[in-house]
Amino acid sequence: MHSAFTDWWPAPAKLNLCLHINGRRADGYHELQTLFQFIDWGDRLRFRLRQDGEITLSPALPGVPSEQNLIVRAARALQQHTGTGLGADIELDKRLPMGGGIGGGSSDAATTLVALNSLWQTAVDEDTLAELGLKLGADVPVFVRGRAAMADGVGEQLRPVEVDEPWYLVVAPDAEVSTAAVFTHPDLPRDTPKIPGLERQPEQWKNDCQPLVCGLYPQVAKALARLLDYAPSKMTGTGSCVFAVFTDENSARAAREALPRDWVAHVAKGCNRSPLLLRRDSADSVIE
Ligand SMILES: C[C@](O)(CO)[C@H](O)COP(=O)(O)OP(=O)(O)OC[C@H]1O[C@@H](n2ccc(N)nc2=O)[C@H](O)[C@@H]1O
Ligand SMILES: Nc1ncnc2c1ncn2[C@@H]1O[C@H](COP(=O)(O)OP(=O)(O)OP(=O)(O)O)[C@@H](O)[C@H]1O
Repeated sequence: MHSAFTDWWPAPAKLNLCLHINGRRADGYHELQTLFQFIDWGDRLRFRLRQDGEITLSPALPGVPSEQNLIVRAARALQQHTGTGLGADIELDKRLPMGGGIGGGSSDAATTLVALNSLWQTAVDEDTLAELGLKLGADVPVFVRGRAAMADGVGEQLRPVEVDEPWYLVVAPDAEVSTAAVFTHPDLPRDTPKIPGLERQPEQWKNDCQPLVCGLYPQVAKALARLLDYAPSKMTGTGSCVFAVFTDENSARAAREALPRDWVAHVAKGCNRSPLLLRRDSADSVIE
């Protein structure tokens, strides 16, 4: 006899509202300043308790063996850390384009950590969940914590911030950009000075990877040029997704309508608190 699935847990995308590269360390990693904000567009996951310790995932993602899927790796990391004998069947409703710099895989991993910590009643605190997440990917901790944040250092120092929550039109060009290739490229500028209080100076926000990626991937340059016809626009992370910023939903939707029908484009609201955080806090308040 199986127990029932939980309700769906959200795994929202993120945008890097800016990505400043301040230098390169001896180990090759880059000093950066980047501002993360969530959007209310994402994947969804639900979970069913298993007593036998097995972890299953369905459906599988094309080209990603389950054992390499960040969802399964996150579940195993939590099992290992807590020593629990429990397992789970996990269902994934994948909506986010993969490899576009909006963090779908990292967000799925974070949602898995937070949801299973609740389902298994393992009571791991947020700092420890974020540490477990960091081993799975650089962007997992910000999703675990669920607050818009300015990242410093090589991205590991997070400071929660409150910034405007505008509407975005996010476009996913047909290009997969390798983060490692961008960061090792000789033409990447690496000399932007650190700006104290950068989160309060939106006029300074830029993405240092954008000119390089636009030069290497004409599809990204084309999508960005088109969005700039409608609103201030930028690339997120190391690409390939680009986003335009609107003060109201209607203008964002009108711009979407004006784009070619076959473009992958989505209107979403910026959120300083992620939908995962809201879901977690409502789960915590249920007395079982
Ligand atoms: C820069 C961001 O895109 C901002 O969202 C992310 O932090 C990158 O996240 P990610 O793809 O999960 O990054 P990782 O898997 O840790 O690193 C991928 C590659 O990016 C480069 N990398 C990443 C972060 C950093 N501060 N300096 C780097 O040079 C390294 O070459 C590394 O091999
Ligand atoms: N659950 C998952 N969802 C998406 N990709 C996954 C998942 N698990 C593993 N991966 C692998 O991770 C790669 C990057 O996926 P993801 O969608 O997170 O990229 P991204 O949006 O560019 O992330 P980032 O902004 O962190 O660079 C995929 O190409 C895939 O091989």
